[in-house]
Amino acid sequence: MNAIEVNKVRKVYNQRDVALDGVSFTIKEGESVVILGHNGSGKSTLFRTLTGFEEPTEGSVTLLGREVDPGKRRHLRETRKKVGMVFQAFGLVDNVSVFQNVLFGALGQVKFAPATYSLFASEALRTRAMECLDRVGLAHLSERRADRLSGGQKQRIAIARMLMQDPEIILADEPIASLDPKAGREVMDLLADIAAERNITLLMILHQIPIAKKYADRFIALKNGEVFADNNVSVIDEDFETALFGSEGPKDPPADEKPGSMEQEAKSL
Ligand SMILES: Nc1ncnc2c1ncn2[C@@H]1O[C@H](COP(=O)(O)OP(=O)(O)OP(=O)(O)O)[C@@H](O)[C@H]1O
Repeated sequence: MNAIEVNKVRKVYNQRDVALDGVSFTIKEGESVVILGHNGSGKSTLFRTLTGFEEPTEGSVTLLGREVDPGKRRHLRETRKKVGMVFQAFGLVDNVSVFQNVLFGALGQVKFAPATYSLFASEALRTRAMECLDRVGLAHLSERRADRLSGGQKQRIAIARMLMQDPEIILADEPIASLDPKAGREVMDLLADIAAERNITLLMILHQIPIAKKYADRFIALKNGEVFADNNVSVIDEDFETALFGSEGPKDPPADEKPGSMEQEAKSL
């Protein structure tokens, strides 16, 4: 089955800025795919379109067999429950414990108001939160405040939180851009292992070509809002990199310089 179907998606901002121009691809269940592209090529817009934070001007997106339609909020919520998101800036709630942050991952599945949620979470959810923490190797930090962690630990906690959703798809938007190389490798190993052991479809935006080649089977390269290439990562060589990025190579902008970050929008859900 296809986990993700993107069909001739065009996205035009302000009736003149074309961010995506006829993008089509399908991703099979369990595939591991990286999106590459220079700054402004449309990667973030594509991610926001996949999750219904942005409505395509033309074309359609289907996740797990359901069409993503921002107009149908309940339908969209159901689809999003199965889509785990990982962000460059982690998206944790700083002033509460690691354990509470992980519990928040199941918010979409319970009926309590958020303010009282962690007090009244069921024993089953609490047990699951500890299992998710254990899976990322950080159960011993469960009581620590989230802002007293290293970047790598924060990202692993964000992954534990996402596991509470029992996701079928993971969308990772530059998951290691804020991390040092060692922490970055640990996070990538964790994401790849979790995706493989649970047959989760993994779609990542990455800027580092060697990391993309190591952790993805396939890449989709965007250039000026169009699919420039869609192939096995083994075909990426220096000539290809120059054709895609120009001679200066990929650049990685600070998160706060990006328009309409998906993380900000996800927080407002
Ligand atoms: N909310 C918005 N309003 C207007 N234009 C936008 C908006 N979001 C993105 N754009 C424009 O759409 C194009 C694609 O932007 P997008 O952020 O999707 O690219 P990107 O590949 O993610 O870039 P980066 O690598 O810098 O994050 C750019 O020209 C950008 O300026």
